[in-house]
Amino acid sequence: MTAAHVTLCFLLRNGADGEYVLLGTKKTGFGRGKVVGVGGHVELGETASEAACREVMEEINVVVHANDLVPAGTVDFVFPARPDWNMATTVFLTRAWEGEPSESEEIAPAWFPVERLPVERMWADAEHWLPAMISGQRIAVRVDLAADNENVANVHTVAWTIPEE
Ligand SMILES: Nc1[nH]c(=O)nc2c1ncn2[C@H]1C[C@H](O)[C@@H](COP(=O)(O)OP(=O)(O)OP(=O)(O)O)O1
Repeated sequence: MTAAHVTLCFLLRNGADGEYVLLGTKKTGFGRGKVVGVGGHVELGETASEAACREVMEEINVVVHANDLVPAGTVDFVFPARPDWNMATTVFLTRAWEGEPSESEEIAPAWFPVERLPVERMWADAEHWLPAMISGQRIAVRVDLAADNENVANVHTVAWTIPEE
């Protein structure tokens, strides 16, 4: 699969009534209007964790240190009808950051209870991999989108071995 390398970084915090994850409404570009994770393209010369730290700063204005990132696995998004949209995603979780998440030109962040993710406003595939990763499973996932580039045709999940960066 030819694919752009991207990252996603999910901030997690404990609330009085359970665990919360930071997602955001995408205001521009790919996935505009959907509730998505914070992240974006890995630039030339960057590691995935460097890109994750840069993206959280650019998109929600908080500082995350690379050594506070917890690798959660990978998701390959395969768009058979639009192969130029294929993405190979390295996913991180973190419970440590500096500053308060705030809105940028790209994303309007909000906290959601892990038990009640806004799946109807997310990519249809998200419920197949995000809860598992948040719960601490380290997995490698391949999502095949349907011909409409929205619905899920197939999801394949295997346990993940951490690669060296
Ligand atoms: N099927 C899918 N389900 C999902 O939950 N997230 C997806 C997805 N396909 C792509 N993504 C995510 C991965 C990646 O973090 C993001 C796309 O990257 P970007 O937000 O960086 O794209 P943009 O083109 O908006 O911005 P730039 O990279 O800044 O040009 O969408």
